Amino acid sequence: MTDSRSRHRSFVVMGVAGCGKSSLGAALAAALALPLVEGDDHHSAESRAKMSRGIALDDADRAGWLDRLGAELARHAAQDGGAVLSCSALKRAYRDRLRAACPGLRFVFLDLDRDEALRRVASRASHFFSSSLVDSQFATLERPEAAAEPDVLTLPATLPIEALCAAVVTAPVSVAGVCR
Ligand SMILES: Nc1ncnc2c1ncn2[C@@H]1O[C@H](COP(=O)(O)OP(=O)(O)OP(=O)(O)O)[C@@H](O)[C@H]1O
Ligand SMILES: O=C(O)[C@H](O)[C@@H](O)[C@H](O)[C@H](O)CO
Repeated sequence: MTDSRSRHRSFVVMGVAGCGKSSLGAALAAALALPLVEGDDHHSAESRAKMSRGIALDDADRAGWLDRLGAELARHAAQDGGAVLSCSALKRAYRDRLRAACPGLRFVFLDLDRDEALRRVASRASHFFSSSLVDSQFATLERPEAAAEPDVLTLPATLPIEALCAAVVTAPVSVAGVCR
């Protein structure tokens, strides 16, 4: 486990399905020359099958997945100086689980409204995630409030990827706030 935030740069790009966490995660990893961890790649086969059948994951489905992601973050923090993880991290408890595995973790919350999330998810015909699950993502989401959670940068998910990436790269290390 790494406990000195000054020795690693570890980010989670989070939010509901379709918010752009995979797109921004990839851009940020490239910009910072950090490894990219795609959260969806670490879901169990059962969880992926569930989601493609239109059944939302629950806390039990996500527990092992979050532990695997936390272990990946800790490993990259120690070996590579950090990483960028794209991960829904919808609940505060999920984010705290990742923070416990990798102290000093920074979160980027891509804030998107329901209609735009639905539009984006429905337009990806081949993706495993069923668009019928978009409402459950919003029902599960506990928005990270900057005053209550450390190291969260909230950005409007409708900005161009380049602008989002620049906002993260130039944000102060201890940033906790909302950019508009
Ligand atoms: N900032 C953006 N502006 C406009 N479109 C975007 C933006 N970010 C992502 N998109 C588009 O939205 C769709 C979803 O993007 P992406 O797969 O990165 O989101 P995601 O949050 O990882 O979704 P999921 O978790 O469901 O895989 C894609 O078609 C992508 O091109
Ligand atoms: O916690 C969850 O419900 C999942 O991680 C989802 O958010 C999806 O896997 C993702 O958004 C689709 O790509």
